Amino acid sequence: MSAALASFAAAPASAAPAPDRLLSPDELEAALRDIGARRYHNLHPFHRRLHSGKLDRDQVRAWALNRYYYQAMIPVKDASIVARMEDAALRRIWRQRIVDHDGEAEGDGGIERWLRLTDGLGFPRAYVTSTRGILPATRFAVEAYVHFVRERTLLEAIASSLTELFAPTIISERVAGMLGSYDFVSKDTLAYFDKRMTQAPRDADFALAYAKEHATTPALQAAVLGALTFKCDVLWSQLDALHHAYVDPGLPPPGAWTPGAEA
Ligand SMILES: O=C(O)c1cc(C(=O)O)c2c(n1)C(=O)C(=O)c1cc(C(=O)O)[nH]c1-2
Repeated sequence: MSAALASFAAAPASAAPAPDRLLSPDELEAALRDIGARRYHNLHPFHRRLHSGKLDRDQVRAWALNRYYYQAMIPVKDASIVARMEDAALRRIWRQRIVDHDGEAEGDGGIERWLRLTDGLGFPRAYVTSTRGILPATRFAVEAYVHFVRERTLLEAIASSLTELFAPTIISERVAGMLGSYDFVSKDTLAYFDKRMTQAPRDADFALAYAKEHATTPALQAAVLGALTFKCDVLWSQLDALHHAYVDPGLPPPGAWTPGAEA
């Protein structure tokens, strides 16, 4: 590897705060929660609009269409993580995430439930699953997440899922806000989120306990904090792209789905 490449490979995941001493496990947890409090995507203006009923139907459609790609790639990224686990007990726990999204059979699982939302919003399934209409930035951000878990340490890969610590709050805010504001969504089309209310805390509790147990040096703790910061950036940049394309100034890039155009 060239010197330039070697220094890239060793670069921190993100501009994360690096502890200058070993934090206790509880201090590490507090530092992780502090990152979430400042950087999680519940704070993004696009989400604030989505949850408070300030988007129109096409803007909500754009969100659901793009987010399908995140949903579809989550089991791909989890399969990469499982493939790197040498401990059967760990694999047994992590593989549940893949089952949750893929289901045990056709017509079951989180991806299918997401497609019920895009069905409800009037997109043909073949268009959604082709991912032809998503924003380039959605693709880049989601791919960056998949690459991250392949290339970084297992500890960082596990820690990058820790945004889920903050998911239950945003989900309850989202579902209540959307049901109260939009007549084009229903409890049925938002059913994806019902299961996430129990899955996300179960998954996040495990990942948090793993990170607290295995980040045993300041460098490992910095890596864990960097992984969460990176993941917040993955989520935030997807909303930046949606906002730019569909809210302000409203400039969908060439090839991306355009309101009013045939899907
Ligand atoms: O609705 C949301 O805001 C939200 C956020 C996140 C997250 O924080 O990464 C996930 C999900 N949903 C989700 O549904 C999901 O399956 C999921 C998996 C993961 C992950 O990193 O493994 N995050 C998330």
